[in-house]
Amino acid sequence: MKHILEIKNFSKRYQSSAIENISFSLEPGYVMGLIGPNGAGKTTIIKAIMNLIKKDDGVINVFGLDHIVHEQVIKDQIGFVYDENYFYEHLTPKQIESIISPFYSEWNHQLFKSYLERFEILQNQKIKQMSKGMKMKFSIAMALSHNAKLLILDEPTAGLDPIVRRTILDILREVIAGGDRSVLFSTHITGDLEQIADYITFVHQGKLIFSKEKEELYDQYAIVKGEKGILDRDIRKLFLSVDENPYGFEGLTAHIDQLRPLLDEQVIIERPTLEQIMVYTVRGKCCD
Ligand SMILES: Nc1ncnc2c1ncn2[C@@H]1O[C@H](COP(=O)(O)OP(=O)(O)OP(=O)(O)O)[C@@H](O)[C@H]1O
Repeated sequence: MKHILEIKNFSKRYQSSAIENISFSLEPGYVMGLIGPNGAGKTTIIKAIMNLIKKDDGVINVFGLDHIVHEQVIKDQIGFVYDENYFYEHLTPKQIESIISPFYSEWNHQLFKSYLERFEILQNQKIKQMSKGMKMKFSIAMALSHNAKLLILDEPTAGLDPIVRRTILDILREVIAGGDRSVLFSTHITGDLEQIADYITFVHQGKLIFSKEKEELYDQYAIVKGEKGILDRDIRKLFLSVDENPYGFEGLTAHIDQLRPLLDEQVIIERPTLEQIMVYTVRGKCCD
């Protein structure tokens, strides 16, 4: 199996918006970050993979199998973490384990217990008595305890403190270290992805902007800072968007090789962060 996940020309149309023609794939042993501003379509893509909503077009294969025809086999090997707690609030981890574990062919009680211990979650504490971070860690423990080959996490670190976030990222690193498992990780917190993602898929207004290796993005894009005087019309065209202030400008370009010879030596060229790539690209699209 080459791809753990393969999405080809996926489309979902709602009454007043649409997610159109999304294609990307994920190989074993990697973390894919799914980024985009609010309403971009990230959750819709994840729900479609999980067959929680009906797609209008396209092909979605998980472990090389159609996600609807082979839904049961596939879900047995997916660990799914949704951005909101979807377990019964009045139950305890122990009770939830006894209800959910029979649905998985490879449920590992010892592993589940060891995650709870590592996350400092009590087996007999009701979910409703847990903090947001504890609920998220509990969801992750559930997702990791049945030998899932694909972990799908929708905003797993949103609203969590840096210590909990770091624990979650460390665990995800352990998950992929074996080389046969992969993670699809949707988030606004692009700093987390700087740390662990190998690939980035960027959606905006229901469209795919790119799906690329993270390192390739750092080669392709650059942040340029300098004095406003050098920004003539031709130079502006080579930026995705530019931020100007009384002292100068900062812009994102995907054409640094063309720009370099045109620019004064006064400019500073820096490697962009994922957040800068996202923000400047979205701004550029809004103001075309
Ligand atoms: N059930 C629905 N009915 C109608 N429109 C919907 C429905 N679910 C999502 N949408 C629309 O689809 C678009 C994409 O929404 P989606 O929740 O997938 O975005 P998102 O990238 O996950 O956003 P966020 O980061 O805010 O969670 C939005 O315009 C949203 O309003």
